[in-house]
Amino acid sequence: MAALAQRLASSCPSAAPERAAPRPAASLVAVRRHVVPLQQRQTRQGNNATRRTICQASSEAPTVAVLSKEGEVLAALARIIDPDFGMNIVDCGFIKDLEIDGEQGRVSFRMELTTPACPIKDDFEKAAQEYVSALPWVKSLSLKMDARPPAPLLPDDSRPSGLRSVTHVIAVSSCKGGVGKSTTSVNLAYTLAQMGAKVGIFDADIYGPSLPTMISPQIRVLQMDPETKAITPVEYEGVKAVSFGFAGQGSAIMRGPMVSGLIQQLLTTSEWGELDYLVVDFPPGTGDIQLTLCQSVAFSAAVIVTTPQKLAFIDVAKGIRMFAKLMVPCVAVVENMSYFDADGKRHFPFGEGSGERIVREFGLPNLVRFPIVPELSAGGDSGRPVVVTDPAGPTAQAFLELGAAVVREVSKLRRAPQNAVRYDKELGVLVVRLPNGEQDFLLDPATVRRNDQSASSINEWTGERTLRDADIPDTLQPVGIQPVGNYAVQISWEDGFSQIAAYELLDSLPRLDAQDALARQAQRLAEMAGGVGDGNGGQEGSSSSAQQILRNAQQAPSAAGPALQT
Ligand SMILES: Nc1ncnc2c1ncn2[C@@H]1O[C@H](COP(=O)(O)OP(=O)(O)OP(=O)(O)O)[C@@H](O)[C@H]1O
Repeated sequence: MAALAQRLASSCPSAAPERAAPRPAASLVAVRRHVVPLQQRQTRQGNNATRRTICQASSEAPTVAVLSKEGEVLAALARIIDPDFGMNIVDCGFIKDLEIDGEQGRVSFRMELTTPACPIKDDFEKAAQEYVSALPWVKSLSLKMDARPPAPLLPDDSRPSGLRSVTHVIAVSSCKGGVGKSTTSVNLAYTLAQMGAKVGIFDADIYGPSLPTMISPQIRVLQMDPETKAITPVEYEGVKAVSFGFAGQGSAIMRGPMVSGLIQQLLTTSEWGELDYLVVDFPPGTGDIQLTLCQSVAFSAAVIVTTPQKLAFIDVAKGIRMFAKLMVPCVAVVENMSYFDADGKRHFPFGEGSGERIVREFGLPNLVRFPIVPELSAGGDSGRPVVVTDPAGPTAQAFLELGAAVVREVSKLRRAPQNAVRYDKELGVLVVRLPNGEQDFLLDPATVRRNDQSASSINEWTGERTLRDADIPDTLQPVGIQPVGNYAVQISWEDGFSQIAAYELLDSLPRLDAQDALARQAQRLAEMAGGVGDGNGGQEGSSSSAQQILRNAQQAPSAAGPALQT
């Protein structure tokens, strides 16, 4: 596990708190109240042999904190940093029920993560054991690792009854058939279960359900309660599963609306019980069935499966746009059947670069490549997923990477900024605050639109830009802005175009400085008044938020980014 943690260097998905977590009874804030000047500390130390000191870093005279035993334990635990959030685990609110018997040297507490599937929970546990046990007065430590899923985003009564105790629903989708979406869904579900989560899998393919051939539950028929009409999922290796293929009728010959209704019924009336993750294997495509699915259930995130060919790229882009419109963030792209190793060499039979292009264009946070491996196929055909039959093998390791990415991103999404980008109408600028940025900066809307990276603006095959600057009026305004996960925003423009703008792209565009913004505002005011600008930049007319930005910008004007298209 430690090796895994090292491999996933920046990953503690599950450990992410859903918001600035409430602090434990005595957190570091309380501890810091004990900071006292060195002189006083020496007196206190003399008076109280059980107290210990730590130095507090400061640019002025050094100060010293005198800690109670509780403070010492918390300070020791605060050395453990959640790598994703750059916050220590005490401030994350993971430490609960801390009890200390100072005389006996006994310490006990729970470490409560937000998902049992945290891929580095063992490392957290080990580090906590080590740091707390290293305190000289500690003779015994009782540490319980625990997980409590965050409260659902939607209230209970707005969620289908069968899904009320499901914390996260994850879509696995592809726009093309046969790219390995079902193989990915099933192995991802079992990987999450192996990581310690309670998992279910829903096969939403009514026309060609594949789950019945991919897993081997003892009871192969779904049971329905005659009174409540609730469906009991089948179960295999601890994972609950529902598929039309377990309804005893094989695949269906039905028209679209019937199919949508049936999928919705199967998904929402199944008694899933308490689950950390429900993996939904979407039917291929971006039609009505997929839309109905997204509208009937609040999906936390989507994983897109593709193959390396360029055509697959075009289809996948369609899928990402569909999910973005439905406000479901795509958190990972799987480039399946990417390569195989033979004769000491790596071969890429379908070419390279499709997955990378998806990541680049949409700013998706994770690209996972799966090789062509006969065991994956054989596992699917035999009803025993390869991650179950060979959990330590290389394929299972690759799935672990995907599982960790999903857990991490889903946890992070709970903290995604809601107003990272907004439009200041008076100034006619986009005001941007990147997730890790400290200060707002300003962008020209037309510049953002002109730098669209999608297939509508760049030739799929040659990579040449087809959108000309002159196509976009300087005065183009956005009419709606929505965050897409924690990596992009979707901007709806007044010309009807919907752009997914990755934060990475926004970060790279040339920024407007205070003078630019004032000049623009003066221009706008002049246009509105039908006259000439007043020459003072029209600052008086700005909204208070805009003025604040201008003040910030004047105090610390941002450096312009690299000259892209302006
Ligand atoms: N990485 C891989 N290596 C070898 N075989 C694979 C790999 N991924 C998938 N396959 C095989 O390719 C075939 C298609 O995979 P799968 O059924 O998962 O695709 P799909 O996208 O779900 O298809 P459909 O849309 O028709 O349901 C299966 O026989 C599967 O075992």
